[in-house]
Amino acid sequence: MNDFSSAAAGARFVNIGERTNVTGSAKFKKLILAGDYDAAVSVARDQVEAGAQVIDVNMDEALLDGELAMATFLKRLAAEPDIARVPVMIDSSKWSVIEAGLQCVSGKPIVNSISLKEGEGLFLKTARKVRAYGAAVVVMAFDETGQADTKQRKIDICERAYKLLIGDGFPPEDIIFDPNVFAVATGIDEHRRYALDFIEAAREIRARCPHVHISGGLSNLSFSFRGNEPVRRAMHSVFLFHAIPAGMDMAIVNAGQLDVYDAIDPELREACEDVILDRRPKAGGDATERLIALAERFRGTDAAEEKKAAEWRSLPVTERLSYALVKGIDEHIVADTEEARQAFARPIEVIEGPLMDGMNVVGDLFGSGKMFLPQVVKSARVMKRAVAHLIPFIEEEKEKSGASRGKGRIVMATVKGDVHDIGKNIVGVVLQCNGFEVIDLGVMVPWQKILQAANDNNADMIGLSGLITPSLDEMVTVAGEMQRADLRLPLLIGGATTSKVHTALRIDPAYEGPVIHVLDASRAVGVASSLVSDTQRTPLIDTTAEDYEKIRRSRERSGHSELAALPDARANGFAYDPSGKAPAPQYPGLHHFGEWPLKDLKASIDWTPFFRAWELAGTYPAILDDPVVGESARSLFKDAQQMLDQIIAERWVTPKGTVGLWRCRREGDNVLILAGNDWTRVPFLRQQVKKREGRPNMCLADFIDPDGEDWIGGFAVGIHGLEPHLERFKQTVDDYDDILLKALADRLAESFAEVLHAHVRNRLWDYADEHLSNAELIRERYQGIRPAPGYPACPDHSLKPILFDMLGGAPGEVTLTENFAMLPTSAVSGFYFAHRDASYFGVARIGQDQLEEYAQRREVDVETATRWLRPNLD
Ligand SMILES: C[S@@+](CC[C@H](N)C(=O)[O-])C[C@H]1O[C@@H](n2cnc3c(N)ncnc32)[C@H](O)[C@@H]1O
Repeated sequence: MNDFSSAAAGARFVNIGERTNVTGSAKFKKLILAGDYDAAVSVARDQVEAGAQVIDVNMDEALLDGELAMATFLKRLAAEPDIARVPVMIDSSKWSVIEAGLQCVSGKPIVNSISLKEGEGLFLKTARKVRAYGAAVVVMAFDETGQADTKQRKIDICERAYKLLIGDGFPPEDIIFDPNVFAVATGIDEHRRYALDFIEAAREIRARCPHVHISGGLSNLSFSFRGNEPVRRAMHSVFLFHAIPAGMDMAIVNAGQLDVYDAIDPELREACEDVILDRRPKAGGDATERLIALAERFRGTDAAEEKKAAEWRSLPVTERLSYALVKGIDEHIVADTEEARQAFARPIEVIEGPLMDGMNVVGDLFGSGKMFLPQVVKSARVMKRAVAHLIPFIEEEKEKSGASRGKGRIVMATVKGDVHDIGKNIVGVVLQCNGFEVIDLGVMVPWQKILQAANDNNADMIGLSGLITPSLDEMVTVAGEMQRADLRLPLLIGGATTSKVHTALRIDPAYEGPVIHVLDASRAVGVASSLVSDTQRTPLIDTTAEDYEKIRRSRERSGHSELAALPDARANGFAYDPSGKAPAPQYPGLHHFGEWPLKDLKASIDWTPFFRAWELAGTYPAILDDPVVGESARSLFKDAQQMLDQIIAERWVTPKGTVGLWRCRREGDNVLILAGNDWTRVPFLRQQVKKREGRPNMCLADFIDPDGEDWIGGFAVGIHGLEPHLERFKQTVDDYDDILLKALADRLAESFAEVLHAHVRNRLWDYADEHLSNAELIRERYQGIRPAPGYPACPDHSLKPILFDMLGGAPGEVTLTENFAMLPTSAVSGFYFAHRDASYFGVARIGQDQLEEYAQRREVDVETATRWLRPNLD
């Protein structure tokens, strides 16, 4: 997803790697001047692995041919899939260098920067060029009279630039203002308010200029403390701690160089805060002197690891309960709860007193970004166990606490045809921790059951979740049915393929009640709490409705990129190169694997997506040392290793898979496949968005020989046997282990797909002679691809039944739901293409001509094809 919009939409805060900048990094400059692009690329990789979500590239050096260096470096980055997935910020003071860069990147880049320095005419002219490339832009707070150094100038210049850009049709969400971070603690009195001015201006700019982003380079801030890394890190963290809530949502910063706010030595933290917030002006403005004096003590000494003695067992019982909840320790929880029950007059008081107090601490820490999901789920497990112990006593008193509706009652479901529930379960747990009553209807829930449950339980809101694209349509159906039933309760939308834009364009118009897209679990609590609050409900509903209306209007206004007519797109197809063709397979036909050895799958697990499932941002293994989420990631990883070892040793699950290798022929954009005795037609889709000169309109069929016989493959794998274990976790009220097992099963399925693909390349088809390291295997550094139905190169999920039939029906014992989700949930399927040039791409938007032709090729009516291809249609 080398796309700025997705990076910005997916995160509350985006950090921009700064080391690939010749003006800021002596090391990088030396490498580029020496032409050592291999080493320069690894600087970029280190940034990505350290958690950078965008990388800033700058080649402004007098001794360099800037255009050539920018183009060469960006092309090298584009060839590295692990780096190319993050967007690039093309940074130069020269437009020619920026343009050279824009011509080498795919996805949506960011131009850094433009400003009003040379007047409005040039400003708008450059902005139009940026827009023509579909890029986002950094606008520096700089005008004809110079750089903005006061709060008011920052605000005025940004607002002026905003009005000019918006008036000219520039999308506001593609504008990133940089209101200039200047050095503080310089000893010069006029500099004292610099950081505070930035923070206050950010807040005002966000209010006056809807939808923009705010960024800034942090290294300037701490310039006075060059050479004193601990103090610089602390200053940056403290600054972000205050600037992010004010609206700063991006920063150029060395991601590996931030400290956790709470872990900074309190004295140092306070001194940094005094400087940044200019908090001691009355005392003669002595904040700087105090920080300088203190700084010497920290020079060279990294903030000491906080080691709190584990003497909590000797605390009074109420504090022990609270401690156990916050730390997620469930070892003594039943004994402690029992001790508390005996100490209190009534059992319900234990819940309402110490247990709720502890959960409130958890909720606050999570809400303020100081605690992360895995810990919250662990805390919830402790809470649930304590409550489970108390319930019989409460019932004895005939005061069913289960009937309490808490803060509010929410009915949640994964929609019909979809089986994925990790995200939904996490949201459910987090809401429960925050005092909501959650009625979870599980997966594959038809709209009738959802409406019924909402009605029966007098729910305050409904939450829908889904992972695959057909679920988006299902959500529109639920919204439509809620409308028909005249309901008005809020509808919350979440899950991996859902988006604010889809919610605004398709779901919101189907239902007159409030519809709110909830980006991730960390936002769910805020949204749900506002919806049950007397004062916050209406503002939230109104601003969301306005926001969605704006999205709809801007969609109407903004023209889509132009589409080529289908014959023209075909004429511009990817040129097949016969020299890259793979030989015929050694072992054609079907191959079934009834129980692939589990221990083979452990080493090739790709752990990064595992952390993502728990909403921990970063790349494995760097994430384990991440200054913000590292501690949480390490603890989660330890638990995961333990469970994985047990899964393998006790054979909890069984990986089953099927591979097919078949003769095929190309027929336009179809591939005719001889599976068994019958020829099956598999139609693929072709890109139709008009391309720049020299770029083809791709279709998977382009990787098949147009002039003779060729070969293609298919596969499906599934991880079976989770049910008894999930049932066990249900009995022991263990959401944490439930989610952990499901997330691990997903990892095993992906790893199995990888290992099986290697077996195909090196044994069954035998076109490769590979010696790849595990890391290279995970990065898919081999010849051939395995595109999966529902993914960008073949977005139609309904190809799965065709693929599964060719594989003999229920390959790897995997079956399909009516909306083509695979069962068991941890399953992977796809086609194998072996040509040397085969690569992944996205079909993106297609035209009516291709839709109608595709319907004919699939022998279905256009309405059905429209339903299948909805995400690719206007
Ligand atoms: C989703 S990741 C899964 C592998 C990752 N290592 C993991 O463990 O989660 C990569 C897979 O997604 C599929 N994929 C990625 N991009 C695709 C595209 N543009 N079109 C079709 N399939 C794609 C391919 O099956 C590819 O092997």
